[in-house]
Amino acid sequence: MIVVENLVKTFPGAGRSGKVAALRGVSLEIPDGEIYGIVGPSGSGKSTLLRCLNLLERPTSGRILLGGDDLSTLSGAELRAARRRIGTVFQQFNLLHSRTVIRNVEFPLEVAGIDKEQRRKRALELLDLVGLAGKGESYPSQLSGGQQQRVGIARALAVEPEVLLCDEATSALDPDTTDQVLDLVAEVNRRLGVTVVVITHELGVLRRICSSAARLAAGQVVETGRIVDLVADPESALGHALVPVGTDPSTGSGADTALVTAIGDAAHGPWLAEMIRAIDADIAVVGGRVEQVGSVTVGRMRLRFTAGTDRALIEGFVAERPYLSLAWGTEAELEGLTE
Ligand SMILES: Nc1ncnc2c1ncn2[C@@H]1O[C@H](COP(=O)(O)OP(=O)(O)OP(=O)(O)O)[C@@H](O)[C@H]1O
Repeated sequence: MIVVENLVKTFPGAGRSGKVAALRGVSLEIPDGEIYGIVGPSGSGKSTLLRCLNLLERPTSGRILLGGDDLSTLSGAELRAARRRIGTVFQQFNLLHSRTVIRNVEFPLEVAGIDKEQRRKRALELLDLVGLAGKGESYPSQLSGGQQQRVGIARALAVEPEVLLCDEATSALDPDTTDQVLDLVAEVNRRLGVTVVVITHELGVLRRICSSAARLAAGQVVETGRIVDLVADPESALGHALVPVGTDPSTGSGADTALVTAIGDAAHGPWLAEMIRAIDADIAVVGGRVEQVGSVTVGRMRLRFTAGTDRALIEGFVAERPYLSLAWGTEAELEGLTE
């Protein structure tokens, strides 16, 4: 389990106080084996949090516990040993171009003082795991972006870390390659049991592999939870962004429009027909979408009701069905996230 407790990081800067507060009391709990997404607009503190998590930056105050050990106060040899418990995958791959692929994967093992034979054995296993068996003697420049990122993942896993941090790891890749690399990350998580923390601005990354997420804004966590719960929560801005249906194009006011979300197999069911019969009113569908979020299907519709429709009747209908949730009005736009 990774526990982040009230993490604060301030930098010297041009603010009124002469300081920039990049993290202002961030607390998170990331259970072992999760794939945990961290999102937020530019400047919200994602990179600073990541650099605190991979021990490149020392927090101003607060703690980072990994398996109960406080990593935020270490220095010297202890700090170097702790860094091996966390592997990082970078947006721009950060491979050493003068080294072959296999020698890139071996690099952290060299630094850790592992002997040559063992290094080679481990690197070959890892190249096999990431689907690059036979590419060991190539140079990074001879590989595609997706293959280079596979090398980055193999290198990050070389010292058998407990945590894999992915820093916008698929932002430089095209959509198909992104999906393949994400599937690899999910497979690594399943097969090795490594906890994965993903910093991203891509909604597709959250939908495809993350089990939980936290949203940062201005250096603070503004919402957090399991992805399916966020999607089912009518109050969750991140949940809305994950399954967006747009605003009501006809009125704009949202006065009599509601957002209804159906989770699971029921998303394919006839709940709308049942609703129409139950409330005996006219309904216009002004937006709709069905998304796969992890292994769960989520259907969402924006419905406009005839003015004066009994809201209590509609809310009662929804309350009787645990797979449905409802929110009145329009949704807020969430900045900093893209498809
Ligand atoms: N080394 C630094 N010195 C001074 N200020 C910094 C430093 N690093 C980050 N900041 C400031 O801290 C705040 C958070 O920055 P950070 O890079 O963590 O955000 P981010 O969410 O990762 O943004 P982006 O998505 O654009 O990378 C910003 O106001 C930034 O200018």
